[in-house]
Amino acid sequence: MPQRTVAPAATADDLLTAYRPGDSFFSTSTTALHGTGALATADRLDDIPAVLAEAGGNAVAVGAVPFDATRPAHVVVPETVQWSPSPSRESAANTRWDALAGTWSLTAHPEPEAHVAAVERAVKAMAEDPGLRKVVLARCLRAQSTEDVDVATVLANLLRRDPTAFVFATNLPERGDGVRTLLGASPELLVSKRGGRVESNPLAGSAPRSADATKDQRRAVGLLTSSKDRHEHAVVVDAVADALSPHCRNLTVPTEPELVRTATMWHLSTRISGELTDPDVPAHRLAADLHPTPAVCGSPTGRAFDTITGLEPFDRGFYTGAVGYTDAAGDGEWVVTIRCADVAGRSLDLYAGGGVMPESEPEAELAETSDKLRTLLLALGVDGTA
Ligand SMILES: C=C(O[C@H]1C=CC=C(C(=O)O)[C@@H]1O)C(=O)O
Repeated sequence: MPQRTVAPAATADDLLTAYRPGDSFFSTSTTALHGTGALATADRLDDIPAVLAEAGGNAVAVGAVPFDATRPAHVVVPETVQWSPSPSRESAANTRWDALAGTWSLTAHPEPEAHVAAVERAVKAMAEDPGLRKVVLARCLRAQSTEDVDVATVLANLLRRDPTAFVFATNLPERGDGVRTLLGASPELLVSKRGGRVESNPLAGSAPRSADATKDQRRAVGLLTSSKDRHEHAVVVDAVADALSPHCRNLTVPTEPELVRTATMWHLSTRISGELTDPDVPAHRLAADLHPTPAVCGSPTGRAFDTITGLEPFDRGFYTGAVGYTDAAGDGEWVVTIRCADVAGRSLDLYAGGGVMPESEPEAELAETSDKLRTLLLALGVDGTA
């Protein structure tokens, strides 16, 4: 059976009105898509061309890759796909929230003090082994509601608050507690591929936003001039450039980072673009070659990965993986799976991490994870720190 493309909707909000548990949703700054049903699934990115060929026409596959790329991915070819134009930037001024039913209880895993201790150990590991340059450490927050989580409302809140973010929801294999969804609002483009053009927008280096405009600007300038954050950022840019170079006949890598902002965070950002030597290389293949970048793992990748598994007391699952879509032409967009949650029934596992450098201060790293958790907490209606 071919994939059915429904006439475009007027707005991304209209797509969310039609969203039901188990559906797919992905919005970028130019477009949004909503997929329903599953014509086929794949657990390897390399199987995407085959499942798309079966679905015929210009079918689209949507899915997610876990942090540990040796584990199965989860990709769906939806039965129907509907597109809409991008959410308008003006709606950024609209901070109206739709309330979710129920009340929340939050449990930190690990406890904040244990995260500080893990950061201390990572700093020590880097001091003892200068070859280990960066380790990204994360923590998890379990949010338990008294009611089933309304995914569409969380997505609408995220989209309204951060219309330039990549807002996503994708179905995950169930674990016995009902339909399971990976959702979030990532600011970080892993790779976009359109014809012969490729783009990536690595982010690393963070500061929290402030409601006070003067303070907000001061924090932004502080971030741009922080040698620790610029160093942390450069490690990611170098790795992304190295991974894309073999695919490109030319690659533009700006020498200076710029600032980008989300509703809750400032980040250092570098927009990398290039022309592909082989315009037929599909978007998900480029994503697989880039993943995991030092924005989510560290440098060098293998040693950072081993340090993370030794220090983090939870399984990252799909957090810090990649989420996105590829179409039958091989074009598509894949983003870094951050500012996200793994949702089933009444519980959400929220995640946030940060790049630990030899010069990191453990308490500041804990505060950064709390600031990053606010993206999801605010969308749930929880206005506090964790
Ligand atoms: C790992 C996360 O963020 C990454 C992306 C942007 C900035 C980051 C940082 O400053 O540490 C992280 O590398 C996360 O949000 O959980």
